[in-house]
Amino acid sequence: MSAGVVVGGALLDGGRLLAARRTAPAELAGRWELPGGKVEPGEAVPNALVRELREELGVTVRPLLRVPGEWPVPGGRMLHVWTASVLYGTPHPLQDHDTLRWVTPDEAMALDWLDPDRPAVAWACRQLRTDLDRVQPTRPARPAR
Ligand SMILES: Nc1nc2c([nH]c(=O)n2[C@H]2C[C@H](O)[C@@H](COP(=O)(O)OP(=O)(O)OP(=O)(O)O)O2)c(=O)[nH]1
Repeated sequence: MSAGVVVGGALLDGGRLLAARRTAPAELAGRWELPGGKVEPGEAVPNALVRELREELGVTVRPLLRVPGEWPVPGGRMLHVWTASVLYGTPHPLQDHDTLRWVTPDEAMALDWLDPDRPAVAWACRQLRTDLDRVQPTRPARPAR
């Protein structure tokens, strides 16, 4: 079911997450969120994410994985979050945001996120840390004498 859903995109690239600072409404302005928006009736959630990020950031994204869980947002809708990667373009704050920032997991955890986003951001940061661990070069074994 996608009625009553707001989708947020956890865009991941090179060990970083894209954070977007909202400009409206006044009570949310200045706080950080995952870019996205309301899913239209009958629309699949990943398709809504692709549409919203094209409008808001000017990029084409590939949705990857749904972050487990859903969280209530103002207005009675539920926030769903998908990780995604940028297929085409460079994100710009075209609509709804005054700035974008690619952040490391540590930087992400220090931002003032909208409350419903916090569990999904923490999940995405754990994914990023795990991926980083996987690509860390292992120390070469000391050659035997
Ligand atoms: N886009 C987005 N909205 C979020 C997040 N977290 C959160 O609580 N919200 C809330 C803020 C709003 O109350 C609501 C989504 O509204 P929106 O203004 O982003 O939706 P939209 O782009 O479709 O906007 P509109 O058509 O109503 O102008 O969900 C998030 O990470 N991303």
